[in-house]
Amino acid sequence: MNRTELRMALRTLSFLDSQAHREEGFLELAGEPRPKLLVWHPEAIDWIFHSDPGLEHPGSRSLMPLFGKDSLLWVDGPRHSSYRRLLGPPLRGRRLHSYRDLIAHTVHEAVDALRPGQVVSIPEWTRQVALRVMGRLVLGDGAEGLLKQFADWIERALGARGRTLAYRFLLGGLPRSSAELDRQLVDKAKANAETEPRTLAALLLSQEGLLGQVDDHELRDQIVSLLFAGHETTAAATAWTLYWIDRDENLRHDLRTELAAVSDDAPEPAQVPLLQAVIQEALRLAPPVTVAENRKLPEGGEILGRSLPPGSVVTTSIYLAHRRPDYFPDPLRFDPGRFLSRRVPPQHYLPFGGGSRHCLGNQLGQLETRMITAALLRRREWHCVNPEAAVLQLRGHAMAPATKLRMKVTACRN
Ligand code: HEM
Repeated sequence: MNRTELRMALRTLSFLDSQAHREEGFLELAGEPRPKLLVWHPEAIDWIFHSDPGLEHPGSRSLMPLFGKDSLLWVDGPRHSSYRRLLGPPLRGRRLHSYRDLIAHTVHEAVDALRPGQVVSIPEWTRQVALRVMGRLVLGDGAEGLLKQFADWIERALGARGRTLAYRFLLGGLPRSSAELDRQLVDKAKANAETEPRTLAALLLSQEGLLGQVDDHELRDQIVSLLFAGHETTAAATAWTLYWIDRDENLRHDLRTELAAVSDDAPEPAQVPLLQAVIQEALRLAPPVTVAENRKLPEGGEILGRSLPPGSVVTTSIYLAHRRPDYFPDPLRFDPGRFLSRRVPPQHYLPFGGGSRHCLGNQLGQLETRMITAALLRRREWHCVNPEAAVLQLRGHAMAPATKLRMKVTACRN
């Protein structure tokens, strides 16, 4: 690891901020013989997403011990396509609707449990709700104890930046889950394989002619990957959305007016354009995943006039792409108006990545954020007790508000 990579690993956000002014929109993290580039120029991003089917997707060295070598986050080739064909359809459009009652039930339970006077950590609360939703979708009912163990393990690995770095650089890597937790996750998935609506793990077990045999190790890797990718991200997006709504009394009022015209627990984006724009802007300013997966160029290529030899690796910085002042003037200002009456092209705005690895849960994640935010706005009054704690905190490649950011529930609404 060279000096630049080390700075990037140890002081990630301040290092990235120090690069934001570079108009060329890329940075060389490692040179010959295997160049490694961090890119955020829209042309480069466009090239990567269009070339994606021919690129390779090497796994993250730091996250591999957590999610396993067979995780769908980095498996490539026909196996990857099969995973996407199997898991993609239930996570979008009409089939996603079959999960709406389940999500609504979980969200209402969590919101109803918030009592006036109670103070909670916003990111911890949203993580608990999003994990409960993902737990039900992936494993089915009755997995609360397992989800608690899962959350404790992830917290140990990623909850404190200093500890995460110590694991990575001094202790040989992030801590693996215990064999006992792995076994229980797989057993729970099998025990709930026949329940309705069908769990995502049941789909993996059913094979549906796509995957062939999925052994217990591979099943464990997908369960853990889906639980993590599906809850940590959505929780961060929701926490920031709640924070920004708290900052602006007029916005809160306008959102309540918008919601009053809609009876649905799970509003579609077109029914609540302002809420959707607030979520999009929250995802722009604090993308829950700061970098897209690595892309390796098996045959080399040319990016931004630079010729790259075979084996070069490019990583897209979503964080820096979202802060380009030429496309997002005054980029650090929160302004949902940026998304109100225009579509922002994917090479400028990519909270869910793109190309052939585009996030499988992008519709689900946004639906959940809309549902949690709508339920809170309708049923509770709250305010943030320490807005100064709203700083970005890295949890692996994920990014959330600092855990100490708290809200106080002040009243119930009818
Ligand atoms: C606001 C919420 C979310 C954000 C911001 C987000 C962001 C991302 C990003 C940036 C990627 C990498 C894409 C790339 O490399 O081009 C990704 C991949 C992925 N996400 Fe999400 N995600 C969210 C929610 C979810 C949810 C709810 C699920 C649950 C199913 C999920 C499952 C996945 C999976 C399985 C992949 C890997 C796709 C592949 O490699 O083919 N995500 N996500």
